[in-house]
Amino acid sequence: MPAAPRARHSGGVHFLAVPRIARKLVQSCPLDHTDLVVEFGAGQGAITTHLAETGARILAVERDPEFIRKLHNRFAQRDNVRVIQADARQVPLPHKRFSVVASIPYALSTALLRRLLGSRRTTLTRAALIVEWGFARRLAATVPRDLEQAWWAARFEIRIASRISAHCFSPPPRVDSAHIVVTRGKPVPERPLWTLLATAYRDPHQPVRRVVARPRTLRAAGIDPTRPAGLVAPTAWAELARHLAADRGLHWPPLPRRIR
Ligand SMILES: C[S@@+](CC[C@H](N)C(=O)[O-])C[C@H]1O[C@@H](n2cnc3c(N)ncnc32)[C@H](O)[C@@H]1O
Repeated sequence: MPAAPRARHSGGVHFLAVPRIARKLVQSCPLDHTDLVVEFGAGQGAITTHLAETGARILAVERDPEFIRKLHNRFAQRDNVRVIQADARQVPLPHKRFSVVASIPYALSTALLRRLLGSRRTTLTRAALIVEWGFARRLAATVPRDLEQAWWAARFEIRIASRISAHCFSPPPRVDSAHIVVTRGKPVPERPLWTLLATAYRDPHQPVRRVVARPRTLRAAGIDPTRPAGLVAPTAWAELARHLAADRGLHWPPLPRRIR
C-alpha cells in the first residue's frame, strides 16, 4: 500500500493507515462480481484495492485531482474499477441496486446519508462505512433523536460493527471513528410510514394512541398505545405502516418533495 498522504493533502480529511481495517470494512459487506459498489472519497485507494479484489464493479468517486491521478495509475489494470472525478454530494447515484463501502469525510456524513438513506427512490441495499464515532452512536441509537433519523432507521438497519481509534488514520483526527453496517430492511409502504413519523415527531411526548387511535392495530405492531411517540422503535413504526397500508379504506398524503 502506498504511504498515507501527508497532512498538507488532508484538507480536514483523514486517511486510513491500517490495511487490516480496510479489509474488515470490505468483508462486512458481502460482495461478488454481480454487485455494483460506490466508494465515496476513494483517496489513494486504501479501500478501493480490497474492493477491487471482490470482483464487484466499483465506482471510485474522488474530488481531489491529485488523488484521481494516483487512482487512475493504481487501478489502470483493473477492469472492474472505474475512477470518477466528482463531488460525492452531487454525483448521480445508480438507478439499479448498489452498495456503498467508504470512509467518508466527516463533514459530508449527513449530506451523504441523506442521499443514501433518506431519498425516496434510493436503490441502496447495504453499506459499510467509516464515520465519526459520535455520529455513529446517534445513527444506531434505539430511540432516534428526530424525524429524519427515525425515517432512516425505519427503512434501514444501522449497527456499529466496531470502534476505530483515531490513531489508525493519517493525520489522526481529534476523535475516534466507527465502522457501521447498514442493511436495507423489509419493504415498507413509504406514504403511511412518513405520515406516521411526521405526526409522531410533531410532538414526541404525546402517547402513540394520539397518533393512531387504533389500540388493536398498535398492539398488533408490538406498540404499547400509552408509550410516548418519540420512544417507539423505528422498526415498530415500519410494522405499523405495513398493517395500516393493508387497510384499503385509508388514504395517505403524498410524500413531501424534500424528506427531512
Ligand atoms: C476520509 S478520506 C478517505 C480516503 C481513503 N478512502 C482512505 O480511506 O484512506 C476522504 C476522501 O474524500 C475525499 N473528498 C472530500 N470531499 C469530497 C467530495 N465532496 N467529493 C468526493 N470526494 C471528497 C478526500 O479528497 C479524501 O480522499
